[in-house]
Amino acid sequence: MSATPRLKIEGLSLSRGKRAVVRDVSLSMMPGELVALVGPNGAGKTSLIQAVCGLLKPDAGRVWLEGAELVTLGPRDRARALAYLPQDGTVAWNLPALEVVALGAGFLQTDGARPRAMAALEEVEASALADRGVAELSGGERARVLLARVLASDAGLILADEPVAGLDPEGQLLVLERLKARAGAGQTVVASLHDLSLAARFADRVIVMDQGEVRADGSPAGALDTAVLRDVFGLGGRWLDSEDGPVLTLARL
Ligand SMILES: Nc1ncnc2c1ncn2[C@@H]1O[C@H](COP(=O)(O)OP(=O)(O)OP(=O)(O)O)[C@@H](O)[C@H]1O
Repeated sequence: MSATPRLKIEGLSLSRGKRAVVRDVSLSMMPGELVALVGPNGAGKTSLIQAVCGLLKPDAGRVWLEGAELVTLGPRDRARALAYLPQDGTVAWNLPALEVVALGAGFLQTDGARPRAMAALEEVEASALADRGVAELSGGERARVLLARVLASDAGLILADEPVAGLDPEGQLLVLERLKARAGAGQTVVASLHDLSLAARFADRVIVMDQGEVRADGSPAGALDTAVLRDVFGLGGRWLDSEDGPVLTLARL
């Protein structure tokens, strides 16, 4: 008997205004996968992620979380099933970072929310920020705090929209290492990324979107092949062997 996918999407299409921005996307993701969702600006990555969260209503298609259809789940069940890191890092209130992170755990266990939040801040090496107001943090510091908020939840599915945007190089590697570790521990992580070399290095699986469609889906080297790099991104690419595994180098065509 095959395992239940953590996330299943069937025939999802979505319009924004009059524009079709996601077109007939079908995907299935299993526990333990770190999936990089890549594609040029405007490819539809955020729209797809938001449809999976139930924040955008599709024109057609169905979504299941752990075998339960999304439309049958109320907000609490959705929050238990998935943790969402939005691309836009604004926080409405200037709460201390620890309290913002604790909101991510609060749905599950009010008593344990603060220790869990502290552990999540430590996970992204941001415990020194715990008492600082989030409005007074730098963009990169706030990005770490908001990621910690997602890590404080034990939802089976983490949807992270550009989790490394605005982070310094060490921070980018740290965050991807942590997300990979979460996948290794059984969560399913979907992260939209613009850095194809990082996607190639960390992801178990790469999904390439272009103009609302899935153009490739497979291992990093399989999905980011010469034709996809050229046709979707306008890039030339070479895969080189290194001690850390295959490395992708890129150049404009
Ligand atoms: N609020 C909106 N109203 C109308 N159209 C929108 C809106 N937000 C995005 N779009 C359009 O939807 C399409 C897909 O955008 P989306 O944000 O999903 O792409 P993306 O792949 O996440 O892009 P990026 O890498 O730039 O974040 C684009 O053509 C965009 O112009």
